[in-house]
Amino acid sequence: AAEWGYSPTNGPDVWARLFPQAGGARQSPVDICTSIASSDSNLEMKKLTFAYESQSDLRILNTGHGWKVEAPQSGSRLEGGPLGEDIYQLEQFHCHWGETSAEGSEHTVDGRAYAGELHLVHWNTTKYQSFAEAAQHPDGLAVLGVFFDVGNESNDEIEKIVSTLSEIKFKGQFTDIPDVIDPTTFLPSGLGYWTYLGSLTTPPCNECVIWIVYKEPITVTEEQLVQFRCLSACSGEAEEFIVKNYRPPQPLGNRALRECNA
Ligand SMILES: NS(=O)(=O)c1cc(F)cc(F)c1
Ligand SMILES: [Zn+2]
Repeated sequence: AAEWGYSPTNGPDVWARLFPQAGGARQSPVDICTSIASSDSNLEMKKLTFAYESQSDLRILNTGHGWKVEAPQSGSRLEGGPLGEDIYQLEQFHCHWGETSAEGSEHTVDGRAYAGELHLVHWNTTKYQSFAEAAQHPDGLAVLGVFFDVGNESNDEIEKIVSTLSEIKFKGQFTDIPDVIDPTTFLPSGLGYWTYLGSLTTPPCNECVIWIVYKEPITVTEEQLVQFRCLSACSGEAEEFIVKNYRPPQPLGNRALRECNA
């Protein structure tokens, strides 16, 4: 079967042919139109709280569509805010980027794209027994999105990822990150966010995600993004660099877009 990707022949515009959910009514990402975001008071009451462990020797792999750090953290908890009474547990994190830093994020804000976007993926352990099961339900996953801005300071936590990329140049390769990773350090200092009901942004595009997108970006350097773009989408000698792996915004339709200025 033809492998999905981000080129004209296998990219977002044709995903729905192979993955019907990609044509659904609660797809992600979306353009966050700040003027229609409603500040929902009960989001303020139920503060979004997160607790992560620091972990070393996390496995990072080249998925062919980017890098992914497997971080199943039974000790982690994400709860409150738009998540009702359920507790969500960290499963993995990865990111999306573009050919230049003028693009790369999946969500956009009033039409503006950032240079990239980090996704911290969690699943609902209150209701479901596994990540795979949770991904079949409308409240199964919670993904924290963090925008990347390009600046002069390199991001030390991202540098721990970048330093392993030469070992996973090709699709299917994986290695352990020797450094201790604390997912909390990926989050911006300002904890205001937008939230809405959406989907996985890559096939099969399951409509199972409660999205929480932080308003404040974190800073990475151009050099760090250049390193992301050196990953190869192929497993063999042929070099097809993963220079872009973001889906463009999808229609919000009649979904509510709420904001919380934590
Ligand atoms: N990009 S995303 O965060 O929506 C995502 C998360 C996931 F766990 C699996 C996917 F296929 C896609
Ligand atoms: Zn993602």
